[in-house]
This record gives sequence, C-alpha cells and structure tokens, in this order.
Amino acid sequence: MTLSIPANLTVSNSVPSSLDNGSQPPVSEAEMIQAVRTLLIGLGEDPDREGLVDTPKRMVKALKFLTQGYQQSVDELLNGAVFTEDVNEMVLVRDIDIFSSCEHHILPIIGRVHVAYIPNGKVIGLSKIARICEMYGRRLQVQERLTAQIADAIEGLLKPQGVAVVVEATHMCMVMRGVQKPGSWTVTSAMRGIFSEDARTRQEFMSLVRHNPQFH
Ligand SMILES: Nc1nc2c(ncn2[C@@H]2O[C@H](COP(=O)(O)OP(=O)(O)OP(=O)(O)O)[C@@H](O)[C@H]2O)c(=O)[nH]1
Ligand SMILES: [Zn+2]
Repeated sequence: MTLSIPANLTVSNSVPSSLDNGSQPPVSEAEMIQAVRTLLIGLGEDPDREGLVDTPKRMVKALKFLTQGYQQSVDELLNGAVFTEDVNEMVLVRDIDIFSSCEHHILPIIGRVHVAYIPNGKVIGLSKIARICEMYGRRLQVQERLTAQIADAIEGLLKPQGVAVVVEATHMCMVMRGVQKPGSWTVTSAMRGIFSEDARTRQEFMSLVRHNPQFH
C-alpha cells in the first residue's frame, strides 16, 4: 500500500535560496555567460580564442547541472514511494556516491554517504534515499549541513524510531589549493532519535558501515 504524503510537507532546509518559492533566478543565462567571460578576462585569458569561445556557455551549463538540486524538492523525487510496513529492524543504504560543491570556493566535495533508519510503521523506497542525498548534494554546501539535511528529510518523511547519516568526503578546496592536503577526509554524522539516545544502536550502525561487503 502506498501512503500519500501530505501536500504541505516541507523538509527543513535551513538555508533559504532565492529559488525556494519556485521562482526563476533573477539573472538571465546571457548575463551568466557574460560573467564567465569577465572571469576569463580577469584570469588573463582571451575568451574569443578558439578553445574558449564556447567555454562560458559550457561552464554555465555545468554549474547549473552541479546545482540542479535547487530545482528539486523531496516531495517530487519521492513520487509517493513511502510504504506501510510492519518492520522495526535497521535499514542501511551505504556507499552512496556523492558529488557536491563547497559553498566557500565552489569546488568539488567528493565522497560517500551512509544512511540508516529504524522504521516505525513506514519504509521508503531505497532508491529515494540515494535521490535525497543527490538532491542536497547538488547544491552549494558545507558538509555538516548536507549531512543534517539528509537526516532531517528522512526523519520528516517517515517519523522513524531513528535516523543515522554519515558522510565521508574529500574537499578539493583543501586538496588542490589552500592548505593542499590530498588524502584528507572529513567525516560528519547526524544522529536522530534512537541513534542519538542509544549507544548500542549507534554502535551497530557504525559496525555495519565498517563491514566489508562481499560484492562490489
Ligand atoms: N566546516 C566546513 N568548512 C568548510 C567546508 N568546505 C570548506 N570549508 C572551509 O571553509 C573555510 C573558509 O575559510 P576562509 O579563511 O574564509 O577561506 P580561505 O582563505 O580560502 O581558507 P583556506 O582554505 O584555509 O585557504 C576553510 O577553512 C575551508 O576549509 C565544509 O564543508 N565544512
Ligand atoms: Zn571550499
């Protein structure tokens, strides 16, 4: 049986975007392309040379792709895939690849996400967990907020006994520039409900995340 999600369900997203009310951004694509041309000139390049002539257009297209999560909502991607199910054991989807962009430098954050929850009468389509990670990942982020938003979304949708999210990521702003520390990984977690209250449940989650699966 499919449960319908209340139309007024909103999932907390503590960072307001100019797109939150569903409106179009207040600059045209042509203005964005012009801005990239200006950047290229500022870098000492000639935006009219053959190799760069389409670069502003391509860069705007790429950035729009990398931030397409602004155009998406949890309700939309869920497509009603919340099901009534009488189970109360942990569900874990681990090793969800994530490509996000850091909001300070607009450089890639590359990593993986592990999401677990303990149901309370409702389960969610497994792919929707990955889609939720994808939606919040495809925005300008800090890793801590990305982690919390994923946990809050699952909690808001399912009202489960608990939710646990761990994000492990490497930040290109710490690798390619700045402090230049390739090999550094940042691990963030968000624990809700029973995962924050009960150390054994949290421990079970962490050991499942660490377990080496048989199949890759
Ligand atoms: N907490 C947090 N910090 C981040 C994240 N991504 C980037 N940062 C940090 O944001 C900070 C911005 O610091 P600033 O001193 O304003 O910028 P900066 O001069 O470019 O800093 P450096 O990277 O140290 O060169 C840096 O310490 C980055 O490492 C993130 O996801 N979470
Ligand atoms: Zn950064």
